[in-house]
Amino acid sequence: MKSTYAKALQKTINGREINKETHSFNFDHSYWSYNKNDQHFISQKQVYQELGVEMLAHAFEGYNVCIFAYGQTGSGKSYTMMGKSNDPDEMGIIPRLCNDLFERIDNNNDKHVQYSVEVSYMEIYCERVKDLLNPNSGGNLRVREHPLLGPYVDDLTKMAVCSYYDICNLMDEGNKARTVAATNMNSTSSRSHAVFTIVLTQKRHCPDTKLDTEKVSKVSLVDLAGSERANSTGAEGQRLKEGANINKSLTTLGLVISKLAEEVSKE
Ligand SMILES: Nc1ncnc2c1ncn2[C@@H]1O[C@H](COP(=O)(O)OP(=O)(O)OP(=O)(O)O)[C@@H](O)[C@H]1O
Repeated sequence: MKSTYAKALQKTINGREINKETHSFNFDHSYWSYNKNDQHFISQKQVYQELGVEMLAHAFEGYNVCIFAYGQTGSGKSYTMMGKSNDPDEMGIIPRLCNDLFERIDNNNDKHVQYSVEVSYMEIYCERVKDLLNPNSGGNLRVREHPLLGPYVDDLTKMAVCSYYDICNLMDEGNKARTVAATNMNSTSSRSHAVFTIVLTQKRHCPDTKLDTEKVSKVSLVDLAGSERANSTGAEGQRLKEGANINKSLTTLGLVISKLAEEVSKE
């Protein structure tokens, strides 16, 4: 169920009124994590428990799942998705989900089921796809369409991983290759959309029929670049070009999502 939030923006900065308009927003839920001492404060762990745990459960059931962070620059998307790797309390959804994934695999007692995990990590920067696990491969991989499996990126590196530690190493390497720059709104602003994909394969052997079956699910974890106003970010030159590409692709994504939502509501 959706709730509507309306607020008259009558804030003042140095005594100057900045906006008197009333804005309305539709959303399913909102989290607040501004002041750790406030009773409404929601931690990284709680966000993961409410959004990530269910997604991981669906992935083990064999569904493809996707979580993406969409919003204004500086609003906390990268923090929510990745967080701070050096502080366990501040870890974001992606490392927590990877940790739980291997914990579940390690605790598997069913000797007829075998798991394998592969990951890929790419960024879309100024409409070009770059492989973050092989940044020297050039920054313009081709997106193709498979008749059964749908869109895929040609030649994107897929690495087999056996532990949470393996994934962390790959994530760290990929994050170092990601395009980040300082703007007036965020000192470490993501200038690209990053897509971290986990492919989970479950092979099951049925001792009665002697048949092997395979269940493959894809978990897509997406940290989008933030929408921005050139006036607020102070973007010029390359930063301005990046900002224009970011806004264009986010507008297109917004249109796709609203069309999909329209189709669902017609059913
Ligand atoms: N819940 C939070 N608690 C503490 N710090 C936060 C929180 N959310 C965001 N921050 C901090 O705010 C700053 C901006 O966050 P972040 O880089 O995640 O924004 P973003 O939405 O990804 O921005 P951009 O679209 O420009 O990449 C960072 O310094 C981050 O550490």
